[in-house]
Amino acid sequence: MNQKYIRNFSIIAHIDHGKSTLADRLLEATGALSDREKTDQFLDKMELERERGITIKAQAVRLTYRADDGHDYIFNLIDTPGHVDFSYEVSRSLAACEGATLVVDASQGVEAQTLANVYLAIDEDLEVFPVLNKIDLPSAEPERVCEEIEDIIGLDTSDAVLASAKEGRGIKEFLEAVVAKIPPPQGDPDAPLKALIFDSWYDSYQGVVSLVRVFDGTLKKGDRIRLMATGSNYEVLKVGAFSPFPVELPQLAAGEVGFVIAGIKNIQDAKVGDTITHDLRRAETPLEGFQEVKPMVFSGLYPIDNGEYDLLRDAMEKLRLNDSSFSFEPENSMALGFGFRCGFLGLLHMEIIQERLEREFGVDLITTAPTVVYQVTSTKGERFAVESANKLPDVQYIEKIEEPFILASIHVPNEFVGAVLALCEEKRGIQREIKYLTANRVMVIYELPLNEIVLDFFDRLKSITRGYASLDYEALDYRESALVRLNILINGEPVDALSLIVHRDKAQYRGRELVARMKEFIPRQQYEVALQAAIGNKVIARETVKALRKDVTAKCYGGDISRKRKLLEKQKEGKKRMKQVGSVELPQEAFLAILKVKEQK
Ligand SMILES: Nc1nc2c(ncn2[C@@H]2O[C@H](COP(=O)(O)OP(=O)(O)OP(=O)(O)O)[C@@H](O)[C@H]2O)c(=O)[nH]1
Repeated sequence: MNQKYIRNFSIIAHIDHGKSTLADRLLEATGALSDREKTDQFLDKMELERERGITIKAQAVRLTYRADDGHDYIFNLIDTPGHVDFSYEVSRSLAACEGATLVVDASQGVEAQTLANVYLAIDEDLEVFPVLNKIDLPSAEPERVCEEIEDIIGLDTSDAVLASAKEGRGIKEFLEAVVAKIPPPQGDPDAPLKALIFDSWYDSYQGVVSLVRVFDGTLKKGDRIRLMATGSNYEVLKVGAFSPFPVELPQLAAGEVGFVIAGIKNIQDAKVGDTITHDLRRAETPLEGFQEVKPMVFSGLYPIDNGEYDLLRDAMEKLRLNDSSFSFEPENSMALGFGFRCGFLGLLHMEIIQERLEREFGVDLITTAPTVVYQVTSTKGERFAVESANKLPDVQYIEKIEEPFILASIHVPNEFVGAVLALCEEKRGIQREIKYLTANRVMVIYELPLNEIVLDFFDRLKSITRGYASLDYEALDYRESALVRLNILINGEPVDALSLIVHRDKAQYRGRELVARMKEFIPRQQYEVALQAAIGNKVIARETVKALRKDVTAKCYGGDISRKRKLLEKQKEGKKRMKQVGSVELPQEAFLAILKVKEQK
């Protein structure tokens, strides 16, 4: 394949601006999909993805397009996930491309979430060109939106493509713009092999399937390959491309994008960002940008019904096959029984896994408040990691506790800078830099404790900037902090699954607010329930859930049988996310109440 006729690109768009519709049109226009297959949005497979509007797995589709110049071009359209938790995966997918198109809804304009990915693309030196979609809408304002794109991002919009994915307008112009604006790949097909893995998943028939972009060299069936980060060796069983259904190809040469199957059993061995080379003729250095992804956020997942423990474990094993950034190990809690301590990339990743466990595998769960990994040094001088508040030793055995810090880059329009600074300060941030990028665009850089980010930083940032801020972060280091364990007691008994690690200066306030919040979530019981927050043995806050005055349900029983059944069914529904802890039934909300605690003003 002559590289001159290859274009590797990705579509960057805010949720709902029409990326999937547009991608479908491209598939149609290039004859990749038959009428029967058109019915479903092909690029957006998982039901969950559609509902949440998030593309979780990057995918690559190969299209053939006969351009106006009479040549047949191969387009590799690479799909990227769109959330800060997955920014490493996004950066690797973008690294596989020479260009990207930024799709903006002409009736909405540039939106925050899009920006993080556009900046990633610009950082990867991609050629980015704008497409205004939904120009069929009466409320479309292409001129205003073009101005916005120029002001905020600094992209030239003089020949932006105007499209309506819905009506199929502008598709031809889009395809021609890809040919004209996105540079062809370069690379030497005879040099030692360097192929970038930008996505991997587990297929029960084929084992691990990896999507790769070949930068140098040529990859063929039967080749003995070496994964440079792990040092493992495999024989290539198949190479091919999705167009959009899988097609086997004789080879993938420099500049091409496709899949590799090499009998890899474990996706840990085909990490995103790793470089594939030949075992005998090795590349000297791997491609840049590989990172070991580590879970940043941990939380306990417990089945509501203890009988579902095995079901939950099996479900988690299945999910882990396909998601190397999700980890779990058994844990048990006095309050919740047997469950698992799970590690996630971030809060969104956590929510996605929870939802999949409940929806696809039918396990009802209780989730405990998310926490980060602390490094604790004991008075005996041992240093160890703690990712759960109830594993924190008692104060007298602790020499020091260190917590992870991140470097956060927040892009925000001018008018919100004050509010963002105030938020970062409140979250114990240390200001690094404020950069004025364009007339209306500012980048605020802060060092922040990750522990403050996992609680509610992102939601707060969105609400104070009306959704206009974008957040991107990377891990920095560990720093000593004055951290304490906040225990929650119910009727005098500490409930391990509710304890938290918080900063000493915030402990008082958080304790008070937390029990006040929990009180709202705990239904009244037959007797009084005391909720207390304590640091060590010192109680710092107390609330009481009053007893029910009389048994209001009693009179319903014994009556008409269908009414009784209905009532029982209702109860069952209501109970779904409740867990008996000692003598009290706690709803899921009580375990996550900390996420709802308002900040001290
Ligand atoms: N009027 C109009 N509606 C459009 C157009 N393109 C897409 N839509 C509609 O906009 C909505 C979102 O489109 P999608 O293609 O699902 O958007 P997306 O960006 O892929 O969204 P996610 O998959 O959720 O990230 C759908 O209801 C589409 O029918 C267009 O050109 N004009």
